[in-house]
Amino acid sequence: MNHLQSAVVPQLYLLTNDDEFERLYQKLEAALATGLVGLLQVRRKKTAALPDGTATLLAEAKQIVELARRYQVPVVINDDSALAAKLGVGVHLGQQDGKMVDAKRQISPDQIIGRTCHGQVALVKEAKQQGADYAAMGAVFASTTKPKADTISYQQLKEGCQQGIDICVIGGLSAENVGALAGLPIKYVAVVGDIMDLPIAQIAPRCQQWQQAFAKWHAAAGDVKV
Ligand SMILES: Cc1ncc(COP(=O)(O)OP(=O)(O)O)c(N)n1
Ligand SMILES: Cc1nc(C(=O)O)sc1CCOP(=O)(O)O
Ligand SMILES: [Mg+2]
Repeated sequence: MNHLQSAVVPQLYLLTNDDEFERLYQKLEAALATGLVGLLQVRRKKTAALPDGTATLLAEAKQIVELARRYQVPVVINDDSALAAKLGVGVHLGQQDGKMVDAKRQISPDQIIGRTCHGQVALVKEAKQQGADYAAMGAVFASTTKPKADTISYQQLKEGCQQGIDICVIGGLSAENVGALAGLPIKYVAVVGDIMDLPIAQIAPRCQQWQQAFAKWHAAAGDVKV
């Protein structure tokens, strides 16, 4: 592109953590009620791994989808296209989570499909070609939620942002460190720990702090050539 970006301000993309469900629900309600969450992902790795994981995850996800609908926030299910199709919502697929073509067949065309691309621009290009709505790049910083995730470089991210597909960043992001990406044309900033690992009373104020961090994006946009 090689021109100055000015219009793109990211949306907050909140992912669930593995909290006990009742507590998680209260945290999600606190976050969604702020009106500052643009997209919500159901990522319940511990629930999914239970012996009755499929049924429990379905019951949890149903409640989360209903809650999010009340706040008109779109939902994405991690890993599981069949569950997403059953609930009429979107899906996020890692490289090991099945083919995009199969997900595209299952998921309603008005729902979001995201694809993990790590730091690999070739995977970003592939995600675009296969019809993903966004390509997720990360980990941007070391993540306590996913300590084994490799970190990517700023250059990889910058190149990813030039591929003509919405970019989502993920991994180790906080309302304080996200400023390092300010000005890049990023569609979604995905967050787990920096919000979800806080006590319930701190969730809404933390969402506000994220909003303040995003408000600086415009000012920084003139500094970044992509
Ligand atoms: C928005 C977003 N980006 C990346 C991931 C990671 O997906 P994946 O690589 O499949 O790893 P798990 O989340 O399944 O552990 C994601 N879930 N969401
Ligand atoms: C689920 C996930 N995927 C990652 C990747 O790099 O693909 S990093 C990550 C965890 C994100 O949690 P936190 O915001 O707490 O770091
Ligand atoms: Mg996955």
